[in-house]
Amino acid sequence: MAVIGAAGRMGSEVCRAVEAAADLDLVGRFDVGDELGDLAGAEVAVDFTVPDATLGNVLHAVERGVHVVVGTTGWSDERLDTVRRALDERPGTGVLIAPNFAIGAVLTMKFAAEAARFYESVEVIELHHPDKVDAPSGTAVRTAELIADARRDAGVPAGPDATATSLAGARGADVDGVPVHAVRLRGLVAHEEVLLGSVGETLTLRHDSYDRVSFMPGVLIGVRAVGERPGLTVGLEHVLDL
Ligand SMILES: NC(=O)C1=CN([C@@H]2O[C@H](COP(=O)(O)OP(=O)(O)OC[C@H]3O[C@@H](n4cnc5c(N)ncnc54)[C@H](O)[C@@H]3O)[C@@H](O)[C@H]2O)C=CC1
Ligand SMILES: O=C(O)C1=N[C@H](C(=O)O)C[C@H](O)C1
Repeated sequence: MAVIGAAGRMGSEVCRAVEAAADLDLVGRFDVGDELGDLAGAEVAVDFTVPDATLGNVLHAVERGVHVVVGTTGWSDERLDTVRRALDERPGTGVLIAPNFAIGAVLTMKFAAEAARFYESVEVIELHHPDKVDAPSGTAVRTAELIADARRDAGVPAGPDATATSLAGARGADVDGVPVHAVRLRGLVAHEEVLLGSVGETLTLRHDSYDRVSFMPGVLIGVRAVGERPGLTVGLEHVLDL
């Protein structure tokens, strides 16, 4: 196993988790400025870096037949297609990209998509530490996309909203028709709320990661599974058979 972004908040936690796992060997730690080379001979690389670097790192690994587990956010359809094309040239290689490896966050996305068609209104609030460089979070974007897909499939119209005047940003970002609000606050780690409402009732789904160890069981599940899943998998839910 090799970790790219090994000096970062997530990368260092992944190094600790791999070192504590009896069935995994940490053979390489890479961070900004390091030559990836043959990734120290690793069979699997884990990438927790930055949106601008992750595609290049994934392509570097795939071209060498190294499986990759990616937690870095900022993936567009176009970038995912670039990975698919690279994998076509390396049919035995697997890449798993997941916006969130915390089991509860994966379940929250699933539950939100289940509930979305039953409510008139739905909005997403994500809350993170203030050192996070992207907003809204990859998890919130994915949650909103899954909600929007479910509502489209069920023919649910856009949520009611009489706002006629507002300050820029007051109603959040529009992700596929779902308002997404981002909070940055010292003391937080990674949190998400999905608010669903109809006349006379609301349903709130909330997930809290209080510590980055919360992502490690999911990362290790991904590391152990990725070699058996050639091609591109987007979302840990597929590995968990959800
Ligand atoms: N999927 C998930 O479960 C989670 C995803 N994330 C995402 O993971 C990413 C990293 O988050 P953090 O660890 O908090 O950030 P961080 O800023 O603490 O760590 C990023 C690390 O990547 C390094 N880096 C930057 N460019 C690089 C390059 N070209 N090659 C190698 N290393 C490079 C930096 O020097 C730094 O050490 C973010 O996109 C974040 O949103 C964070 C937590 C959970
Ligand atoms: O940067 C973070 O911290 C996190 N990033 C991911 C995201 O953008 O969804 C996952 C989690 O929310 C923590």
